[in-house]
Amino acid sequence: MQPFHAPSRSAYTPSVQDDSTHVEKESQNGSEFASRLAREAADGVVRDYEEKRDRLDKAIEQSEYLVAGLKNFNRDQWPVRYPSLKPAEGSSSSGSARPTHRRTLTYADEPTKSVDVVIEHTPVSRQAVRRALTTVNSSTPASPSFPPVDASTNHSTASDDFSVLKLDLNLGATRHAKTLITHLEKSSISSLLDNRLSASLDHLSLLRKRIHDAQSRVLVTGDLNAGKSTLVNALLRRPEVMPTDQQPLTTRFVEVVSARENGDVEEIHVLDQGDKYEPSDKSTYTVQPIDKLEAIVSDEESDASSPPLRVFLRDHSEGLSNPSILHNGVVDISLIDAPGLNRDSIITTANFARQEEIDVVVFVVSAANHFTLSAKEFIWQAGHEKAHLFIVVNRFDQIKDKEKCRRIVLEQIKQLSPKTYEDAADLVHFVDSAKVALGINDEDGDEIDETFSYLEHSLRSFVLVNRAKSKLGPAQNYVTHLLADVELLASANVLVAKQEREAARNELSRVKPELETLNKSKDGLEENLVNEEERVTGEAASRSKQAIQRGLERISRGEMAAPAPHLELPPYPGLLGVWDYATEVKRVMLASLDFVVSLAESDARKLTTQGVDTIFDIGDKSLPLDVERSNRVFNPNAMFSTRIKPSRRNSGVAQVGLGLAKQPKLADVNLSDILDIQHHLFLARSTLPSQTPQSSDLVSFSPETSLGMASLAVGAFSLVGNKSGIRSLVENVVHVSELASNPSARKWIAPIIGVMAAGAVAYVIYELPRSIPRNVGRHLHATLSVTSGAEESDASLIPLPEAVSSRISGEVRKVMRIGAWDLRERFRKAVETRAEVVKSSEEADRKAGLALSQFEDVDKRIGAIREIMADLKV
Ligand SMILES: Nc1nc2c(ncn2[C@@H]2O[C@H](COP(=O)(O)OP(=O)(O)OP(=O)(O)O)[C@@H](O)[C@H]2O)c(=O)[nH]1
Repeated sequence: MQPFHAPSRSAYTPSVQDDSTHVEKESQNGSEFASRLAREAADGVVRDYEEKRDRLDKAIEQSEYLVAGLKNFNRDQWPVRYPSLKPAEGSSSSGSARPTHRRTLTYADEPTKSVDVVIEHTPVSRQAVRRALTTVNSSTPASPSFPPVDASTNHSTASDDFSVLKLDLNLGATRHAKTLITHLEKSSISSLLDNRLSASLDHLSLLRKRIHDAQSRVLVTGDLNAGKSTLVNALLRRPEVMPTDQQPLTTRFVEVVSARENGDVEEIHVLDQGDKYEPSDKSTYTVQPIDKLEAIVSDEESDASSPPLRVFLRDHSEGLSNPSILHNGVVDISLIDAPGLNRDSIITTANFARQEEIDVVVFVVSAANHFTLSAKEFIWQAGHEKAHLFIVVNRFDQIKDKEKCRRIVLEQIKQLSPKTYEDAADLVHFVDSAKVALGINDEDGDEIDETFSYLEHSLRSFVLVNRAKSKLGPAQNYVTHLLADVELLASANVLVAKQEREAARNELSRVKPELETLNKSKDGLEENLVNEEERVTGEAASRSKQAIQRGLERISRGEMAAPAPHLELPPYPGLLGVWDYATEVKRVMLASLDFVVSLAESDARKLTTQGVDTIFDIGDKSLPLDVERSNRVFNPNAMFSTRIKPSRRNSGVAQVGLGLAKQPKLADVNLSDILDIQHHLFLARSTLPSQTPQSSDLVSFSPETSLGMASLAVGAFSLVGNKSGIRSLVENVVHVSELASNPSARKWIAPIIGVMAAGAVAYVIYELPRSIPRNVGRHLHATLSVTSGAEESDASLIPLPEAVSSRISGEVRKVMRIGAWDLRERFRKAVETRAEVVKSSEEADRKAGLALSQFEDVDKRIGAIREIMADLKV
């Protein structure tokens, strides 16, 4: 078809021949056969329409399920990523005229990360093109060898973009919105998408309503002052209805409807709220007389966002050979006069908002101005839904070079709306509406200008006969674009899901074995740590106990517990200083014992150091390489350094065996430290043969008897020589006492005994420097073998070796436990982190799998919907 040819009555489509006008004409000729044929043909058109409508209805219903499913999935399971495709570098450079299939894919929430993909455009029906993305792998040849895009399938990069699900569908702010979006988070993008999907669902439900709606709504829109109101008047055959002026006038939408819908009463309904209008409910609108229309539409207070007006008009064209388009007798048509587009951006937006309820867009353009920027924007956007527009180039009478004007305007239409251009002969009209509108009431008013008459005929055909195209077409177009968008979303998200699944699985194959190994080695580690703690603590306990015991034994022999630097037994000061001597001996002995304790502590430090090193070794072997090792440095000198004051809780255990020399109770000297009579008697008696069972009772023995005195001396003697010597001496004494009963011996025994006693005393005095340390040591040994020597506390009842060993081993255990605790914590954290990684990776794997099957399902559903719409030649 030529883009433009001289007007002819063949009208918009061949099926127009079957329309009511034709039927009417044939009936008038009285040809019943022709009439029947025409009726059958009309029925065919209706059947065809209904069949297509039902298929489309099903496709819309399925699309609603598809979008709702995607919306829920996006909200509950997987934040759907929003892709953006750009020509890959080098694939569509300025040098190369045609772009290749290679693109750079980025996601709105992560604009800096990109991946090279190949986009496949496969035509699946007359309108629909399947878009599928695959990632470029290393084996993919370089871009220049990619097949160039077939221009006939319109594979420009524009087709890579979203149309109905575009998140930045904000006219005039496109670029700004894009930069804004790049700064949004994944969740924000997903919620923007959620809004878009909700809007799409609303739109789909409106589309469904519309395809079942018997009324066809025609929106007359275009630039300011282009002559929209004049055209509406001309079409209505009512020059006075819509106010016209040289200056911008119409401020709000005016829908002109047949008065038959209002009980044949002409009036205006001023709607309170556009979406709440209910003709039977008078509270939703205010009634105004028709002659108030000019005042209302030109009211400066109102604007395009004000609720629309509904104007009910009676048919004034009865009897005219060209009846008004409103009264065609088949389908109810309403005309909507819109405010000029380029008044402000609100109007453009408002015009778009009305898109979903209108069936046909009549775009009025002033022949003098051609298409302005706002007109281009509108047509471009409207094209997403309405591939065909009805374009009226008005004020053509004022153009001198009409051919040039036609050429320029058609060229612009070719760019803006290719489908309209294809049918330009029927869809693009160059007219003078004013002449028609003004000439209505003239004498020959029913004789409409032929060009305008052709416009009307085409418009009527476009609306009525091509109802499928005007009513179903936008719905089909919308669904087609929606499917393409959902497909692009799904395709891009499949790539994301695959990537995420791969990443999750890689992570799992790395971390899961690590976790298993850690879990397996957990018991072994625990055992090693406990064993090491027990070993070191036990060894420290037994070694310290032995050391103290050895020290005490030495002390009991009158020696120092251990040779200690700067410590030695004092020199004997003489008989008069025995008391001080005993005190000093005791102090030195206790200090040497303190020294032994400190040696035991040092030994425990060494043992602990080895133990801590072993724990570090165990840690090194059992912790994974990436786990940070303990940065604790063990300082053995810090052990035993805090001398905690005894509290009720530790009952002095912490201080056991410390500072023995400073314990007044221990340091005090008493007489028995100097002369241990009881000890010597005990020794003496233990050497005598037992007289009676009680003879060993030290308490009942009285030292005041003479025998007792003798025994004292013998006891003193017994301090020297060996046991057999003592025994013979004692036997001698017994022998002497036996002599006493002999009268001949009695006269010389007394002096002998006197000499012996004096000798014994002299001997005892002589032996004091050696016997005092022994006495002191023996007493200390005896005391510290049953008590720890600590201040009054529970611990004081424990023998010193046990008490010291328990204190030292307690401290060692504490240190070992800290080291083991640190390792256990690191181990636990290592297990925990890995378990978390495993859990989150498994979850990511599950979600990615879910996403993959969801998007696979989306793909299948898209295929099924396309199948329903296949060959739906609307
Ligand atoms: N010569 C000539 N004048 C026209 C034609 N169409 C409209 N006019 C005049 O242009 C002026 C504006 O026409 P309107 O119909 O008010 O234009 P509009 O597009 O409805 O204006 P707004 O609603 O304000 O945007 C009026 O004075 C009309 O008489 C035409 O085809 N030829």
